[in-house]
Formats: sequence, C-alpha cells, structure tokens
Amino acid sequence: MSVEVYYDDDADLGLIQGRKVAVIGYGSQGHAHALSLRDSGVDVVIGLPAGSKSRPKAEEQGLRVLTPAEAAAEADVIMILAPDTAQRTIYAESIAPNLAPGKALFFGHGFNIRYGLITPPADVDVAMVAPKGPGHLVRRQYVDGKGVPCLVAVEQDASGNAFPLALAYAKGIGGTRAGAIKTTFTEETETDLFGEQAVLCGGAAALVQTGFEVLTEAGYAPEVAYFECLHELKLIVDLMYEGGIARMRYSISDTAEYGDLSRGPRVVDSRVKEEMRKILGEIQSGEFAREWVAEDEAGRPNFAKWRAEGAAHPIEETGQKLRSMMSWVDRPLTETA
Ligand SMILES: NC(=O)C1=CN([C@@H]2O[C@H](COP(=O)(O)OP(=O)(O)OC[C@H]3O[C@@H](n4cnc5c(N)ncnc54)[C@H](OP(=O)(O)O)[C@@H]3O)[C@@H](O)[C@H]2O)C=CC1
Ligand SMILES: CC[C@](O)(C(C)=O)C(=O)O
Ligand SMILES: [Mg+2]
Ligand SMILES: [Mg+2]
Repeated sequence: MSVEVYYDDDADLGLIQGRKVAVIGYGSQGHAHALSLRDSGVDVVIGLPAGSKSRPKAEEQGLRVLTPAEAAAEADVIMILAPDTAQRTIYAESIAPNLAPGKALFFGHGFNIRYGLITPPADVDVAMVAPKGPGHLVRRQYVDGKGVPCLVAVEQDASGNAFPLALAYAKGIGGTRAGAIKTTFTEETETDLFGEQAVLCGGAAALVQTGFEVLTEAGYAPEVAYFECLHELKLIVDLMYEGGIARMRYSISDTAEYGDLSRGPRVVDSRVKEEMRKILGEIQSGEFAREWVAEDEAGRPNFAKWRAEGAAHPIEETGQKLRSMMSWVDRPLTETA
C-alpha cells in the first residue's frame, strides 16, 4: 500500500492565512501550533478557561486569549489541543454551540473521533493535523527552519476543501517541510496509541528502567548504569534517526554489533511481540480507550500512583545529579527553543 506524502510546494499557506484559527488549549501542542501559525502569518486566537494556568503564558507570548466558547465563535477553523479526556466536554459545552456551516473542526490526534466521543454535525469540515513528535520539539524545529512530520486526515469534507485546508495548516506549523502523510483518523489513532504504549514511551521507559535495575542490583554504580542505559540511548537513537538501524550498526564496534544481533532478540522475544499484539488488540477494540476514559472519570487514581512511582525510581535521582553537570543537556524545556 503506497502512501501520499506532501511537502511545502504541495500546500497553499494562503488557505489558512485567509481564515481565523482558534487553538483550544496552550500546552505542549497548543503553544507550538499557535506560535508557529502566527509566525506563518495566520490570525490566531487562543481558547482557555478563565482560571487556566496556561493563560498568562499565552498572553506573555503576545497571543489574544478568550474563553474556548468565545474563541470558537470567532474562528473559522477550531483546532482542539486540550487533553484528549477533556475534549468531549469542551466540545459539548463550548464548541458545538458555536459551530456553523463552513467552519472547520481540527484535531491533533484522532482519539475522540475514532472512539465516538465527539460527533460533529455534517455541515462542518472535520480534519486532523497530527505531528509525529512532542509539541516542544514541533516548535523548536519550526524556529530552527526544520519541521516535524505530520499525519493529515479528513473525516468529513463538507466544504470539498478540507484536505487542502489541513495541508495548509500543516505547512503553517512546519510539518510539510519534513513531509505530511495522508491517512485516516483510525490509522493515526491506532498507530499513535500503539507507538506510545509499546515502543516510544512505555516500551522504551520500561527497557531503560529494567536495564538500570539489573546493573545496579548486580552492584554496579548507578552513575555508570545511568550513562549506559539512558544517556547513551539518545546518542544511539540519534544515529538510527539519521540513517536507520544500519547506520547505528555501522558506527558501533563489531563487539557491540555481535551482542546486538545475538542478544537483542532474546530481550525482545516472541513473548514480547505477542504482548505487543495484545496491546494493539486492546487499542483496536476500544478496550484501552474505555479504560482510560473510566480512569479519568474516577479521578485518575492509578495514573497518579504509577506517575509517582516512576518519579521515585532511583534512575531519576541519579540522572538529575549527572545532568546538572552537563549544561548542554540540563536545559529548561523552553517553548521557543
Ligand atoms: N503532547 C504532544 O506532544 C502530542 C499531543 N498530541 C495531541 O494533542 C492534544 C493536546 O495534547 P497536549 O498538547 O499533550 O496537552 P497538554 O496537556 O500539554 O495541554 C493541554 C492544554 O489544554 C488546556 N486545557 C485543559 N482543560 C481545558 C479546557 N477545559 N478548555 C480549554 N483548554 C483546556 C490546558 O490548560 P491548563 O494549563 O490550564 O491545564 C493546557 O493548556 C491531544 O489530543 C494529544 O493527543 C498529538 C501529538 C503529540
Ligand atoms: C509519543 C507520544 C505522543 O503520541 C507524541 C508526542 O507523539 C503523545 O501523545 O504525546
Ligand atoms: Mg504521537
Ligand atoms: Mg499520542
């Protein structure tokens, strides 16, 4: 199955410059989209509740901030970049009453549409521009003249122009500099959830923590274990990012490569692959979405407990100490690079 990839020359920025865009939420993705759209010549307004702690930040950065309902009423394109679990209520209370034929409702992730938590009316465009990277790097790369690849999808094309409009939006945040792939809400949602659970966040964090535990429990210094299992991972992944697994293997020693080839498949073995398939099944069936929505509605008890346990893992204390000695690593996660 071949995919369609779009670059800057395929997108007409004028389409989004001619519209007013409301960005609802000003967190990781919200600030990145809003600031980069503004720098791309787009008229942007931010939608945040009166007591939101993001308000001063957005205002300090020169953006006009209204309530979500006011912003949705003013805008032609409404991009929801609030937490996935909050979107259903924001939509019902603040956005739906302010939709009108010809407007467009945009998402940065397909969760609420894929799992039927939001059902927009038939006379608005429904599209998605989903960067394949954390918001702070979406902004940092835009500022550096680069871009984070995006997935672009149209769920509902009331205007007949939803895809070019979404592509224009992707250009406005730097996505088409790297490439925007045309997909569906279902494909984006399911692959995104799988990636973050099994590989990028869940899988990688568990691999790092477990490697650190094995070394320190065997009596090796936590500092050595940290450098080996966490710090160096970035350097190894940088090589994969630049030239694939092959480039990483080109750069490492033959000894490391033999260990990689002979031992790697013992760590991530058929049992791990089977568990990954189970995780994908829970995503496809909606089981994960139901569990997460219920967890959120219950006040996130497990989430809070697991987050605290993660923060208390000994690797965090060791890392903090070591990173404070490396000024180029230990920098605040600034919004503007
Ligand atoms: N994080 C990422 O890099 C990525 C996220 N996405 C998607 O982007 C969307 C946003 O996620 P993310 O950027 O992580 O979110 P964050 O948690 O970083 O930020 C959420 C923002 O929404 C605000 N907010 C909370 N409640 C409301 C409300 N009721 N009305 C309006 N604004 C509200 C928060 O304000 P306050 O400061 O007051 O809490 C904050 O500004 C999600 O759909 C996510 O899946 C997609 C790709 C990557
Ligand atoms: C990998 C996590 C992510 O999907 C992302 C940054 O792309 C997210 O939801 O934050
Ligand atoms: Mg993602
Ligand atoms: Mg995600």
